[in-house]
Amino acid sequence: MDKLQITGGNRLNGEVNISGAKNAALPNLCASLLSADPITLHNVPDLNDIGTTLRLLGRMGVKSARDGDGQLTLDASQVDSLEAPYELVKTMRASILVLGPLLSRFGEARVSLPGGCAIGQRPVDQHIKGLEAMGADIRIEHGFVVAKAKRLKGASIRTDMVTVTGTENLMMAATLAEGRTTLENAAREPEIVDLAELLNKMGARIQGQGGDRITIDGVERLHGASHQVVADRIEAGTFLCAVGAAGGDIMLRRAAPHTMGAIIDKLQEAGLSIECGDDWIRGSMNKRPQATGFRTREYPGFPTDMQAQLMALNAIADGTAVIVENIFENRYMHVQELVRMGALIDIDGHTAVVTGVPQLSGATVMATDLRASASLVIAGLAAFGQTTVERIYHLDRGYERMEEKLRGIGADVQRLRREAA
Ligand SMILES: CC(=O)N[C@H]1[C@@H](OP(=O)(O)OP(=O)(O)OC[C@H]2O[C@@H](n3ccc(=O)[nH]c3=O)[C@H](O)[C@@H]2O)O[C@H](CO)[C@@H](O)[C@@H]1O
Ligand SMILES: C=C(OP(=O)(O)O)C(=O)O
Repeated sequence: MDKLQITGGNRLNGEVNISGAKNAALPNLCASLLSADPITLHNVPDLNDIGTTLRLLGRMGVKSARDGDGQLTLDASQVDSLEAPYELVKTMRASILVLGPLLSRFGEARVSLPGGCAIGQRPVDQHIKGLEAMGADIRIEHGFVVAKAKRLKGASIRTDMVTVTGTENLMMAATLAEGRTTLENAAREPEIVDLAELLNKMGARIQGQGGDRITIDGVERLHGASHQVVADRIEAGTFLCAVGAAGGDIMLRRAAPHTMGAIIDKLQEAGLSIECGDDWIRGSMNKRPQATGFRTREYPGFPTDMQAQLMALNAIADGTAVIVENIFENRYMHVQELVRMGALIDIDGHTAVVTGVPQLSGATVMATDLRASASLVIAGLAAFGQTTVERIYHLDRGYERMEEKLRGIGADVQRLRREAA
């Protein structure tokens, strides 16, 4: 397994190009199943999760062609399998996003249940409840969701909690349903808006995306379209936390600051100086960060996907920060690793109390999930001495060439490949 070796202490200076958002690209890829015409996506990040999704779609008969510059064309005109097997679904929970499109276009789907993962249980009961409300017959058989429907029917659906992929699955399913679907308590994330924009370009009739009530009027068929994936707000936020922890002055290009209000507010509170244009963000830091407490919330609140990174910044801040994780029940796996680097963090249920120390010390630490990995990288950049982050396959799931981008702004980061590691 690859590792990252980081020698801390370098200030970060220079420019970084922000990639397309993983969490927008994944549903966008799955949306290609809804049409027999080609879909062209631009700004698709080159990530392991994208590779997994392309393999999954490929198994179903979807052809894909990449041009090497973030452009990807998908052709779902000859789908010949309606099954998502466990070996692919288990590595990536977003695979559940094939359920809605398959059922809606082909009237049938057999998708492996994703199972528990490091950050929490993550059930998909709301996806199932919504599809049942649209008339689907759904059974759980041998670890698979087995779904059938003649043609889905529009319904009024209120999910018990705000769910991002749940909203996406139901929104996609509703595009080809008969009649009107309303999704109440819908997720408002920018990635939902991005998906709705792609679907509308394909001929869907979706309104209200970005609010908590989305209306979808079903159509008979969807056609081909071309779409640019929105910039990754979590990648941009991660680089801003890195400069906050290591110090320096960086310019993020191809970013989407309008999707990052809560992240930018918190980083300013931590002492970063931040300037934004339409598609750029400049972040600089010349002092020790200030402790900054926060609670994770659904968009437009502070995202759970930034919790670990802002915790790493707090680990070396002046003062004590109280952090509350409200979305996932077990998203503090990075804490024990940060503590191995000298951080002072106490956890009580969903609350973490972080007492900043003047400096962390490099250590060998283990990544347990995607954003936990990013927090360890940030800690390593600010620490004294060498940090080795093991199991970075988690990082590779969701960050495009992270170590190259960090090296480009002056970090001392090397990937130790499996053979050499
Ligand atoms: C691919 C993708 O976009 N992943 C994001 C998506 O994950 P994902 O869509 O899986 O997360 P959800 O928004 O669905 O989860 C929110 C909460 O609802 C619970 N829940 C959800 C669905 C359901 O049927 N039943 C249920 O109980 C979950 O366990 C969790 O506690 O949103 C999360 C919350 O912003 C982010 O951390 C993930 O990065
Ligand atoms: C939790 C995340 O992703 P996923 O839902 O794909 O596990 C994430 O992007 O932080």
